[in-house]
Parts: sequence; C-alpha cells; structure tokens
Amino acid sequence: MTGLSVEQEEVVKADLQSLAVLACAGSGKTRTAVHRLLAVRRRLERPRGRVALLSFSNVAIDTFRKDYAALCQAQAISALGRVDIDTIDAFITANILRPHAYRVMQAPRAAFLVSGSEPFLKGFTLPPPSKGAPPISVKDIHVKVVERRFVFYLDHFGHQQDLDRATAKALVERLGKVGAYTHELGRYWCCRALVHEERLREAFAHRYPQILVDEAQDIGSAQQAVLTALSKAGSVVTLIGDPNQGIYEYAGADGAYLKGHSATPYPLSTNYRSIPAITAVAKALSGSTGGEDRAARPTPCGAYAVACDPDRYDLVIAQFRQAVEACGLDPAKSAVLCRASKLANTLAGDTSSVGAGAVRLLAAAATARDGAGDVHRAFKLVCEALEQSLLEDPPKGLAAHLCDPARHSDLRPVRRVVWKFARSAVEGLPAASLQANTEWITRLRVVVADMLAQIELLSGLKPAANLSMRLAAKSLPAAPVSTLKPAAAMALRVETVHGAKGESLDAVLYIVTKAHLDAMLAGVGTEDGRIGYVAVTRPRDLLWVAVPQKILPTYRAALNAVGLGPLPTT
Ligand SMILES: Nc1ncnc2c1ncn2[C@@H]1O[C@H](COP(=O)(O)OP(=O)(O)OP(=O)(O)O)[C@@H](O)[C@H]1O
Repeated sequence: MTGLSVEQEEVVKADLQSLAVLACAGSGKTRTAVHRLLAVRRRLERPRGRVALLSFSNVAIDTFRKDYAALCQAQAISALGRVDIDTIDAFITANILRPHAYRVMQAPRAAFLVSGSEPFLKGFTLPPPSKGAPPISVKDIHVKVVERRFVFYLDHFGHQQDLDRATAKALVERLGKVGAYTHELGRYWCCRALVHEERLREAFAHRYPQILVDEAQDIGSAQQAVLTALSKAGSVVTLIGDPNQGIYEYAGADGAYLKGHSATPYPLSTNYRSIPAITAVAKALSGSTGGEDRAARPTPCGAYAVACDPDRYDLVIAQFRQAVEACGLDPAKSAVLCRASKLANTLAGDTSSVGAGAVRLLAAAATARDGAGDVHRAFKLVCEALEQSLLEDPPKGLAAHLCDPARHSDLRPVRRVVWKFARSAVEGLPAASLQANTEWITRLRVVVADMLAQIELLSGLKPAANLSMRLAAKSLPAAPVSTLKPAAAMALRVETVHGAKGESLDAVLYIVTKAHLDAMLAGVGTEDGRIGYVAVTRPRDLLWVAVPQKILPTYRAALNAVGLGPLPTT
C-alpha cells in the first residue's frame, strides 16, 4: 500500500471526532480506512479502549486485516493490539447479543442462534394470513426500524408485508424467553438490550471509544439504531461510504443514514480506479464533479453502449471477450454483469435445455469448476440446487444465506460441507469430463446423498423425499458434461451487480433491459439507478453497456449524453 492523496490524508489526520467520509466510487476507501484505523489507534487516549473497523462482507474484512497488517509492517511497528476488524453483525453479536441480551430477553441463559430448521420452532408460529395458507413461522419474521419503532414484516422476494405489531412482538418475545434468536431477530435484541440498559451502553462506549464503519451506505435500519445508541452513549462513530452505492434498500439501507450523519463531512472525490472515459459516465449518472487520476487509454479501451439480441446474449459476450483481449486486459479479471441471478445463471450456460432442476444446476456447477476454474460459482450453483430441489422444506433464502458468510455465521458448518462438495471432483461433485447420462449421474447420486446426510446431521435439514426422481438422468445427453455449455458464455465470469459490489475489474459488460436502462439514465435517486451506477463503476479500462437492439436507436442520444457512445469503427 503506497501513499495517500491530500483528501485521504485529511481524513487520516482529522481530530478524533465523528466523521462522515463521503466517497465516490474508486476513491480508495479501503486505503483511507486502514490508515485512519492506525492513526486513531495510535492517538487513543483511554489506555484500555479499543478501536473497531466494521464492514459487511468477509471479503472486505479479509482485505482490511491484510492491509492493516501490511501497513503496520511497513511502518516497522508490530501490529498494535486493541483493534477489532469484523463484520458489523459479528461484532454486535459477540459484544452485545451473546453476552448481554439474555437479560432483556428474560432468558435463563446466554442467547443462542437458531437456523430455522430446529424442530422446536414448529411451536412458534402466527396464525395463517389467509384461509388455506400455512401458519407464519417465527423464522420468516424480519424486523426494521421505522420512525424509531420496530416493525415486524414478511419478505416475499422483495415485497414486504407488515405484520400486526402486537402479535408478532409477543411471538418474538416468547422465543426470546427460551434464549433463542434468528439471525434477523438478533439485531432487534441488540437494540433492545442497548436501549434498556444504560450501564451496558456506557460500558460498551468505554470499551470502544472509536468505531469506524466502512460501506456505511449499507447500514440497515436496525443497525442504525444500534450505532445511534452507541454514539449517544459516547462511542465516536465514523462512517465511510458512497451514498450513490446504497443498493440494500429492502434492509432499510439507502444511503440516507450516511448522508444525514451529523458529523463533520470529509469528501473523497478522486476516482483512482477507472480511466477518464469511464469516470465521465459515473459523473454524468451521479451528477458529481470529482476528479480523476488515471490517464486516458487508446481505443478500444473506453465506455460504449452496444446492441445485443436478448435471445442470443452469447453473441455479445463473445464479441466483448474479443474486445477485452484486444485491449490487452485480463479476461479472468473481467465480468459480465446483470441484475437478476436467474439471468446470470442462464448467461453462465446452465440453460434449461440441459437436464432439469438440480441436475441442470449441478451440471453447470461441474462445468464452472472444471471448465472455467470458477469454484466460487460452482459453490453458488450447488447452494441453489440445495434450496430449489435437494432439501425438504429448506428455510427461504437458504442459498443466499449460504453464500453470505458475513451475515449468516450459524450456517458455517453446512457451508464447509458444501464447499468441500463443490471443490473436490474426487470426493464431491463429479468431474465435468465424465459422460453426463451414465458415469457422471451415477456418481452424482452417491456423493449428493452423502453430502445431504452430513447436512442433516449438522443442521437437521432433511433431504428431499423423492431424491432419486430429482436426480434422474432424464434429458442428459450421452456426452461429457463439459460439452453442454455454450463456450463463449463460459469464457467469462457472469455475476449479478450485487455480487460484484466493492470489486475492481479490468472490463465489464453490463447487460440491461429497457427498465434497467431507464433507471440507470435517470440517475442515482432510486435504488435501480444506483444499481446501474455500481455496475458502471466497477471496470478500470473497458465498459460495455449491452442494450436490446430494438430499443438502442431510441436511446442513442441519451446514451451519448452520458458518455456511452457507439463502438469505434475499425
Ligand atoms: N492515493 C491513491 N493513489 C493511487 N491509487 C489509489 C490511491 N488510493 C486508492 N488507490 C487505488 O484505487 C483503487 C480503488 O480503491 P478502492 O477499491 O479502495 O476503492 P473504493 O473507494 O472502495 O471503491 P468502490 O466503492 O467503488 O468499491 C485501488 O486500486 C487502490 O489501490
């Protein structure tokens, strides 16, 4: 890690007061946060006080830990103690929920996390919302804070339905008396513990006089309540983030908390990631006027809007891949981005014409691992197969929870089993080189049954009843699994925008529908617009926005206006 810019240095050297660091995309938040952490730690007055640097994903936490260790080494100091780098949920769970919340829960012992599949939870339900519907399980209850009041709600794939407050609260509290909490309800109990116990607030603020939060635009409403309570008790809370990248609105995170933070604002306004052609698009969409650091690069690097056929995305992906190579960029550090995970799966080649259900997903996983060397994607596909087909009545969102270790630490043992399965062609998911309808499927049945038995042992989640039907050879051809995918699509990583957040990539192909394009061009005032902004700010040197060919002529002028011109003619 090298030097700091003037703006970054101002953040690092600022007094030990609460700061709101409002940063644009690619402005070096990581570097700034790590230097600030060290500076704060050195200047800490309370001899026993600690500094916390909190973020949201395990990837971010790993980066911070490594960079902090490297910085200490570079400055020839042995890593200073009394620093905690963790995810915000892990931090409040370890420091508030586990040791203290049992009192406000009126539980006989320390609070414990339930995954949702525990048999005793069957006794914790609300009456069915309508005739014939199943009762509402406590495991499906979400919580948010609206106008300083807790609201309990259900989430149906992004659609929120508020529950009757009194009955939902009574159910949550009945579960609390046992000492149990779900991941969602953990934040509720943290807030309650802090609000009710002044001594806890004071002790906590004494232990953590300084708290820095990275990606602060993602702080959800319940986490906001926790941070507000801590800051009232005396912890100095510094927020670092980009309000234009708030893309977790469903959790009450839309960047407003960061923008409205009553702390001294410090800007980070220079984009160090992208060439000027790309930063120009980011600035046009966000209305910001920040600076840039990178020099321009000759075409075909740059930012362009290109036509695509929504029935043949493989063609535009193949064309893009050629452009990546023509620019001298690394395809392994490039990606195709889109909004919906369903489209991402289709683009990655697991088309419905190959096999069905779990078999289709697992075939795609084998090819992702053995063809593209993408074990991470193989893991994700296995998680989807588990949720969609292989388990009996899995908790809603299980695949997403398995893929999000930072937020769902309770699933760690299951995640380990799934990783082992996805990674190893010897003990787990059979090799994509095997013939699909004979050797591969036969071996698959054995190893899947083994994985499911392990999962049941660890979590109580049961295998689906008709597993052999779900793993039928039906519609698998007499050819190696690896030949089942369109080669052009598999040659590049395909990812959702949410999945690529926080990353720097060499080149990005962002595939949009008309609705996504409208939202992107309208700017960062809506979450859909911000998702577009996150996508276009990932690449360093090459950005293509792929627009359905039918509508491209109508949008050409608007696209030109934000810096997304047509491809240069050769
Ligand atoms: N002062 C600097 N001089 C040169 N390069 C820098 C400087 N600060 C950061 N960078 C580089 O800028 C790039 C972007 O940094 P980083 O990933 O931390 O951005 P970010 O602010 O987190 O962006 P985003 O929010 O868009 O993910 C990195 O490659 C980093 O090394």
